[in-house]
Amino acid sequence: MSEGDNVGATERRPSNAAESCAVGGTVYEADFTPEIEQENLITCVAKEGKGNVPKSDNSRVAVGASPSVSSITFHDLGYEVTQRKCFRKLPNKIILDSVSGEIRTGLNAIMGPTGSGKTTLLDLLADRKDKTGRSGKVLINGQKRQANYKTMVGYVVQDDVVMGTLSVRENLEFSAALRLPGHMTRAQRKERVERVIETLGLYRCADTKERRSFEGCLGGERKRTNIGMELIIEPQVLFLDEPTTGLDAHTAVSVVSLLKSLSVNEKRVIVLSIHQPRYSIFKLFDSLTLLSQGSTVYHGPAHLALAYFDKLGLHCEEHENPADFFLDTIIHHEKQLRQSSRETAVAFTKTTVSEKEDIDKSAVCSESGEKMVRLVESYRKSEEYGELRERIDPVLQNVVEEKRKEPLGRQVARKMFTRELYATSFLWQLLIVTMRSVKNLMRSPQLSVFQVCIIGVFFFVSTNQAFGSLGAVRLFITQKALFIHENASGYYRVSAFFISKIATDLIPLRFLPNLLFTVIIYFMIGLQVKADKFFIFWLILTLVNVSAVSIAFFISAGVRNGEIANLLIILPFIFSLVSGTH
Ligand SMILES: Nc1ncnc2c1ncn2[C@@H]1O[C@H](COP(=O)(O)OP(=O)(O)OP(=O)(O)O)[C@@H](O)[C@H]1O
Repeated sequence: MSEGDNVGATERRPSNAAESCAVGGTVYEADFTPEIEQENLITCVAKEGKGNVPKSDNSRVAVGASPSVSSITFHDLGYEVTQRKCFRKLPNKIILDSVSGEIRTGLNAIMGPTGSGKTTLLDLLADRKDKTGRSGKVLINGQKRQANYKTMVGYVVQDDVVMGTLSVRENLEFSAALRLPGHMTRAQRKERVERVIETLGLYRCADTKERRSFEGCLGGERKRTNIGMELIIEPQVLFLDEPTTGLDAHTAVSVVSLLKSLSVNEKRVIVLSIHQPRYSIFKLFDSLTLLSQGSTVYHGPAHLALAYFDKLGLHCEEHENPADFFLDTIIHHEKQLRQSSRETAVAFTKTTVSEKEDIDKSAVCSESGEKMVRLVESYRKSEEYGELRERIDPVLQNVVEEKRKEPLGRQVARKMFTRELYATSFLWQLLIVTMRSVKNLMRSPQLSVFQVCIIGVFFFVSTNQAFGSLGAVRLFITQKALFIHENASGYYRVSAFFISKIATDLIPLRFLPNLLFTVIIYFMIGLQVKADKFFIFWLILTLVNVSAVSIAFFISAGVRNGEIANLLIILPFIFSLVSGTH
């Protein structure tokens, strides 16, 4: 079965008893059709809008329904970014280095110190990273990801990304309106929202009226709302980037317990990155991926991780939290590595060329004399890694062979006609997003009034700059006769006269008065008290002024009559005033 096959626009239908599950006291029905898994459908032609859902089996549209995902395998995933310093290209920075593994139904944790590549791995699995710099493969149920993959999986980012002025229910309704298939009725969408509120226990704050907004919710409720925004589509795979960050210990445990119950009761694949969980959270993990500087240090069942480290001679104290132990070990190891590479560099500089060849870098120990266990290398040589490769390599091999067998024309056609799917039509999206913006505007009237005032102030300030330079139009006219005489008599070059005029006009009459004007107006409006912002404001006003003065000079140089010059200068100013381009 390919990823996009059973994603389809199949009607929700009552499932059998084995597919039912209960979360938070609610009986849930699994939302997938097992028999479709058997089909070997290849194309998933993208169509937008509810009327466009194709009826033929080989072009089912996937959005909003949840295909059954039982495994995700990732093969030598890598990610690197280009670096530059003063236009000089530096070697690429490797953020993730050949990370492989398999993730199954359950709660799968990615752990590692800050900057170890947790978010990058999560993003690559969720197909959220730019194509450049990416390498390796991610397979879902042993098949390549389809174009609609991103719309089938849920991704909860680290920070709150819901509209603060809307209530929890309104936010969930927004997600339901846009992400559920267009053929679902309003009642069905409403039912889905209610079900998510019930599952996540969000009754208390669903319609927070005190502040009429999401901002009236507690930290845990906010996080659960963010999760709810994704659960609306009942995704079989849910990714979460550090879901416990910013929560107190108790709330963090309750959020992860909720995720655990979703994974157990609803058979979902849940993948989360987490920094340093307490033990009550750690023991909920089914699988664990430990990263250090973009490489795997351990990948496998969470309950076997301690035994693996034991084999390396790294023992966790009896009452120590395993999560703390792993993190401390990795950080200590990274420190040793840095020290070791410094010592190796020193050793290299002290030795002769022939001796350099004999230096085994890995044999260099840290100054303290501690024996260093190279965690990444040890893992790559381990039994655990060998067994993993034995399991996942044939999966990738199958895909490669299937691709080889597929006629080239079909491959090209699939690439050309497959594009990302949306659950709803463009017009529907426009309507829903506009309605949300209007609500947001109405609920924060102070902001709207303030915006209008600020725009008005900027308009009048720049108009003042333009019209204030009308006087410059007489600069050359009044002294034209004098200039013509002096120039004809060889007193000076035209350029010398022109530059001296400009300099004596610009500095005393433009820059300095403008600076004074900016000092008064900038702080009166109450703009940010920051030096860079202040000078940017001054620079913009000066540039507006200088542009207006340049037009005035141009007219002044070509026109003899002052009255006509005045008329001519007004025209471009009025035009820019009307079109808002000054
Ligand atoms: N586009 C990029 N350009 C340069 N460096 C990057 C880029 N993306 C990530 N990095 C760097 O790669 C490293 C890994 O980043 P990533 O966010 O995956 O780590 P993490 O383990 O999730 O960290 P944290 O726990 O702080 O969120 C970090 O040092 C980060 O600064």
